Amino acid sequence: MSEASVLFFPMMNRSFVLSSCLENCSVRTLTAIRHTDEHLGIPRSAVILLVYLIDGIILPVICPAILFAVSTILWNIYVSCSRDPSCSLPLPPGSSGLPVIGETLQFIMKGRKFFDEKRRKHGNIYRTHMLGKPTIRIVGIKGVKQIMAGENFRVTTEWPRSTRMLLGEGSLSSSTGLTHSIRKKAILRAFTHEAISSYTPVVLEVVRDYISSWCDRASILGYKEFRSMNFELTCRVLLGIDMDRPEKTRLMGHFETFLGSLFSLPVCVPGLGLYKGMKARDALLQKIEQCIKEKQGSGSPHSFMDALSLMMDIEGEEKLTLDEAKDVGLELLFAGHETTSSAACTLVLQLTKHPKVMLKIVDELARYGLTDSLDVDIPYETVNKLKYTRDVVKEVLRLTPPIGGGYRKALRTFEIEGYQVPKDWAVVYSIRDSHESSEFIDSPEKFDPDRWSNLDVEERQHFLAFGGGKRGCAGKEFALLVLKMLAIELSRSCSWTVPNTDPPMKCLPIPYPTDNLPMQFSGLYQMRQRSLTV
Ligand code: HEM
Repeated sequence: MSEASVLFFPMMNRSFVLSSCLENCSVRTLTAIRHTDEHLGIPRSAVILLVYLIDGIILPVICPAILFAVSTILWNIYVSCSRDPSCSLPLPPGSSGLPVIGETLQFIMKGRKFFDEKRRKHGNIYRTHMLGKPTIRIVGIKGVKQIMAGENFRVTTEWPRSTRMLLGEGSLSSSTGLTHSIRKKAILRAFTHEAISSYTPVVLEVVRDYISSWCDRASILGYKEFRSMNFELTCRVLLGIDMDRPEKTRLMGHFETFLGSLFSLPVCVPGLGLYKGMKARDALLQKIEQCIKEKQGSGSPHSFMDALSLMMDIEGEEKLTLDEAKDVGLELLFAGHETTSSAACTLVLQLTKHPKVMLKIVDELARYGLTDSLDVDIPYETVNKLKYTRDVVKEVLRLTPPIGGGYRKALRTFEIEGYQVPKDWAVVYSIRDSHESSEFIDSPEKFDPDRWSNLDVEERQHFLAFGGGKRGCAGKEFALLVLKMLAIELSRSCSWTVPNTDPPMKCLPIPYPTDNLPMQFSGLYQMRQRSLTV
């Protein structure tokens, strides 16, 4: 029987209850009981109960709760004090959460729901405290464009230390200011219309080889296969690495370790994530260097110039050193891998749920003579004419953007929609929430590729999946090519199903189905078998 029962069971053996209460009282409180009893004439049992309440509940439970509440209030005041006093604008609404950890735990536990709740409560611009930093989150095209346009003077990119170490000093993501601008120019030379046009036959070949192998196996895990396919595409097309199966398995193993340690503790000690990641990085860089040296010796062995060869050919201020080229190569492997694989999963899920959309793709392909034979050539010029296929891919990226937003640090205090963003605070612009809240997107939860043909040029600016401004995605056109080719080949050449079209999803760091998206293939088509009427 608990001591508190004394309140509810007055008839029980009081001396037993009182003595057990007394056991919990300190000498100081016992003395107080005796004194109160003697001087005030209050019944001893009432005094004991009162003392028990103080000793048993108020001191161990209520006091810490009050202390905790006070420290949380003080923490919120302390964080708010880091606002810029020289700026008269208020901070955005929001909270700094618990002392030191802020709202990080809620963010980790609730995932995207955390942001949905915040937006409902505070609107499009709000503050929080996450991952050790006071943070302002921005939703809506106007604010997001202001952040994108403010690169290098209002904001700058800031990756965690472990990520910077793993990506290397030579990577685009780690560089800022003038170095970033020069390096980006060099990288974009590998993604011109002409360059992508020359990659197209290899992309088509790899996509077809994979689909054919899926048909042979009948049942596959889609997400795993898309990752493997994208790894091969990046290695072959962008880095010019030819590899046999054992070599691919070895490199892919290093790559997975590398990816897994990108956000680890910044302590490089044997056994810890960062150490393993750095070892994997060394192995991948070694392969890239070997590849660069072979190409420098005898030129590109392929019918096309891979992205790395194009970048190595640059002279003048944009010329990359060997170390920079290796880092950039590794970055290309990293930047396109998870993002394109995530988008491929959404594409497959939406095509399965909307067979009419798939038939409309086939209809469009038929108009360009792309349904006549299995191995018909599909040049880049033709891919670019397929407007409906493009809108399907765009709608996939709008509905489930692989990158939810961009992370920046404020270089100076600036204003955003009537609020101040203080210097040194973290700034996060949201792609996903901005897509959802755009006034031009009716029923944002609906998958509707046709919506894009009804929007004018300005309204289409509300599509943010590839970011924008100086830090906009370098591999955008390549990613679009891969996704369109996948949509084309899956629609026109084979028959497949997804048993679970509403799989459980994880959203961090990118959206993916936790069941790895099981898919079942029942074979390649005899061409023209698929009905072309919608
Ligand atoms: C569907 C696929 C993809 C999506 C949705 C995507 C999205 C993005 C976004 C939103 C950013 C800007 C991030 C920020 O503002 O901080 C970005 C940057 C970048 N992306 Fe992509 N990306 C994709 C595929 C690729 C591919 C295939 C490559 C290259 C092979 C690539 C290379 C890069 C690079 C190098 C940057 C950094 C640009 C810079 O810092 O200037 N991406 N991407």
